[in-house]
Amino acid sequence: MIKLAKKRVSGWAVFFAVMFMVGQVFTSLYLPNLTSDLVNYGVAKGDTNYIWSAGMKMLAVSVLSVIFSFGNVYLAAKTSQGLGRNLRKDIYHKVLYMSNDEFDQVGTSSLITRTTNDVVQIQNVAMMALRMMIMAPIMLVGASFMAYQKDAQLTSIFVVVIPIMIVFVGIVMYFAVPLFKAMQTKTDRLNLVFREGLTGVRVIRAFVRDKFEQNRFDDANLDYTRNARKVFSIMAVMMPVMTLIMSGTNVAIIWNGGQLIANQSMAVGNMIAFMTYAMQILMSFMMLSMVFVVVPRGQASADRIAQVLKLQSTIKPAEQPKEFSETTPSSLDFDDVLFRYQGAENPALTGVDAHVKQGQTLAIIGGTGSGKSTLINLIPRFYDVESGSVRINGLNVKDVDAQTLQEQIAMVPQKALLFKGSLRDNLRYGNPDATDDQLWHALEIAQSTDFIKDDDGLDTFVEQGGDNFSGGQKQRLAIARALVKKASVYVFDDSFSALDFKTDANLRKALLEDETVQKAVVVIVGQRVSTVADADQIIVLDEGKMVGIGTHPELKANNETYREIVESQIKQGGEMNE
Ligand SMILES: Nc1ncnc2c1ncn2[C@@H]1O[C@H](COP(=O)(O)OP(=O)(O)OP(=O)(O)O)[C@@H](O)[C@H]1O
Repeated sequence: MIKLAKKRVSGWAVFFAVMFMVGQVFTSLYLPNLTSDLVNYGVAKGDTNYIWSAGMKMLAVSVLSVIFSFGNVYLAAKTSQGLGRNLRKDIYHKVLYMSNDEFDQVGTSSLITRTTNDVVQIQNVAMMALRMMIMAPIMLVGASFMAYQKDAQLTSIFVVVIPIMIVFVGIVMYFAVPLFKAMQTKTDRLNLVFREGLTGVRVIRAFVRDKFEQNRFDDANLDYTRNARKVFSIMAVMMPVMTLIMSGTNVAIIWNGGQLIANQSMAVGNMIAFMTYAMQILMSFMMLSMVFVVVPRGQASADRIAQVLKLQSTIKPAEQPKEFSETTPSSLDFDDVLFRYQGAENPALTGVDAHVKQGQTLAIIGGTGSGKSTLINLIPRFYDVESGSVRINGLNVKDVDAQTLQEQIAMVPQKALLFKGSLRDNLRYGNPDATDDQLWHALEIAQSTDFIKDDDGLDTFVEQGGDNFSGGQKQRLAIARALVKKASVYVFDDSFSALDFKTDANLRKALLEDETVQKAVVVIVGQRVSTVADADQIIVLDEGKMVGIGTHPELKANNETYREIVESQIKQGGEMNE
């Protein structure tokens, strides 16, 4: 936890927070001493002048104590909130540059819990560290010393009280700490189930699985609640028991102190001060016990955050990154590519060898799970090849900086995702300087002007995830967004599947006639033969193997798998027509 905090907090703020706290403790320790003097020399002797001067002194010390306390709380809050902000920023930054392998390791729900709940735990510990953790030990030692100064004999009461407190705090910690630690994993599980329910609500309803999902959520919710109930019940015992111990201590002090006063071996003022010091000692113990309970939970959160921050990317950055030359014509090459997912026994892709030049289209076809998406994920280096290479404009993707590489690629993912905001902002996502004319041009190619013009044009509001558009409209807008970006390679991952045949054909025709696209390489993943038939080269994938490459007529004549795909689709079409 200290390691995590070290570089993310201001050393000066911590230093002054500690100084203010030390000041607050010293003034708190000095006040009872002043009270004792006021009683002994002012009240007992009826010296009004002394009462006035001691009273003024007490007021000044109290004001000082308040200033120190305010300074400490302000700096502790500033530091802990700043630490939280920096941690969230660093996790988010890490997430943005994570490879898909790393995502697979942690999971989205857990990443959300770590960025929110776990960071809050660390903030709490940081706040506590700058207040209680500093205050408690100094106060404990200081108050013990002052109490001893006031009356050495009475301090023997602590020989009985302190061991009782230690045993009690030990028992509370023994039961509470593991439960506190478990809270984080249980929060994770709760978030996971809730998130799945939220994103899959339509599927859940369609399959009438509401009851099943409700039960699954109830289980996770109950598990979390039980754990929280247990831990807070244990903590609830703490306050009354501590109050009991404190009251017992007070009674013991008054009982013994009263006798000492009667024997004239102790002044009344000293007993009042002694009682305050006794309370400070016991309060310090209480604060320490809180610290011991909260720190392990914070440590568990710190470990979970450190795990994310330390994730070693399987994608190693290029040691001496090369730059793309503006004069080199666009090209895309797969050189005998072999790829395997982390931990998988069999490769997901083998023997993929294809070379595409500027202005050409490469299509990829194959059954579901044949490796089409996997292959295109290698282009922006979401994963690294095991052997062979992927080259863009002649440069191996491993030899260029990740951002430079991604600037060369415009990708339309299988699942079109739009962001909340205006349509203009969405379209400018990959090219913030694009003019309205350029945006309309991209919308025209993507066959989207008909359903946009009716509305507010480029100011049309896009809801979260693009939920106010149909699946096909979303796909077309995602295509338009990709076209606004100037790239060397345009990748369409099954992006035409939600379009009807006519729109699909019109879109591809307009796409290939576009000047910018003609200067690039186009990669189209498709399930429909009609979508890929016009491509310059078609890769045929079967269970991860490249079983053929060529044009539509060549493959139809020579490739068994391709022929099967064509025939199955003609049959389906025939059946559909019947
Ligand atoms: N993140 C992953 N980890 C492990 N295996 C994966 C991962 N993603 C995909 N696979 C596996 O790799 C194979 C190819 O999947 P891929 O998504 O590339 O197929 P696809 O041809 O695009 O399928 P579809 O047309 O259904 O989208 C499948 O067997 C799949 O189970």
